[in-house]
Amino acid sequence: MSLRTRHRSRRSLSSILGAAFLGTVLFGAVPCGAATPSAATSSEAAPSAAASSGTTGASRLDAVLSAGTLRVGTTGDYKPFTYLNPQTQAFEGIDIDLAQAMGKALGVKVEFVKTTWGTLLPDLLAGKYDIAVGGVSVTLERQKAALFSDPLMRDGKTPITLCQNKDRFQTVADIDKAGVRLIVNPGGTNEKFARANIHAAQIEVHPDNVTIFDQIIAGKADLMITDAVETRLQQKLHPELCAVHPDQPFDFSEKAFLLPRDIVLKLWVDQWLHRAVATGEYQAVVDRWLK
Ligand SMILES: O=C(O)C(=O)Cc1ccccc1
Repeated sequence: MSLRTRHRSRRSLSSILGAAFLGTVLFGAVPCGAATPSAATSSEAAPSAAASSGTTGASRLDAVLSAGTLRVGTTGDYKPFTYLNPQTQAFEGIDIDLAQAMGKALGVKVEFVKTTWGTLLPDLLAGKYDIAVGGVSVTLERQKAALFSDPLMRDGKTPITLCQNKDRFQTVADIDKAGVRLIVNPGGTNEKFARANIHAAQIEVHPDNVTIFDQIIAGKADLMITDAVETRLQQKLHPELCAVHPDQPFDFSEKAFLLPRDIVLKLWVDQWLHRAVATGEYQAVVDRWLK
């Protein structure tokens, strides 16, 4: 099946993809019993997670608690999830606030460790951090070596281009023509999508996902194909740019936190997420960055 056909057949999914953050779609109604805000202490979370996994050995969760620090890997180049503010040198965004809230629930400090899309998984496997956050997509390559939390949102790839070119780049077939210049940030799912689907058009790699949109405005590239959530935000930040069809993306993917293969840590993170959804904490963070 061609991407074009798949795109058409996914129309019924578009209403879901429009606002597919966790809680609104993925979990639907979370059992009310989970909403006991004052019960989120580390002293009770760790043993219950260990018991339900059947694990008796040490977990990364124990290491985080005894170190008093949760080390969080993030790229800092992907609004609205993770952004390294050059003025303050502080990370900000949805996933940054969620990581801070996890640290608070565990009673530990949060230390952010900068990484890149290409080194996100190797740095996790090398033990440079305990969790990676910031709009991370669930992929088989990552699942082969690591674990993911429950999904945070659904999304998919869609073009963003100068508004005057919007009609030119509706389908992958429209884009994949000699002379078209597609720009991608390296090492993540955008480059992977481009290499798998674009053969006749030119693929230009731009190392910085923050300044990549200025390249399109400056006429150095014709378009980017990226996550619909990013196109929705970037068209607001750059009025010259238009997301092509963010409600009907070319493919389907999920965002989640990336974790080492440590089931106790994963269970704690998932239970914390369910609680954050049930209490409204999760939605409050999303609204802070997207409203
Ligand atoms: O590799 C991933 O998980 C990504 O989602 C990469 C990415 C980075 C920046 C914008 C869109 C996707």
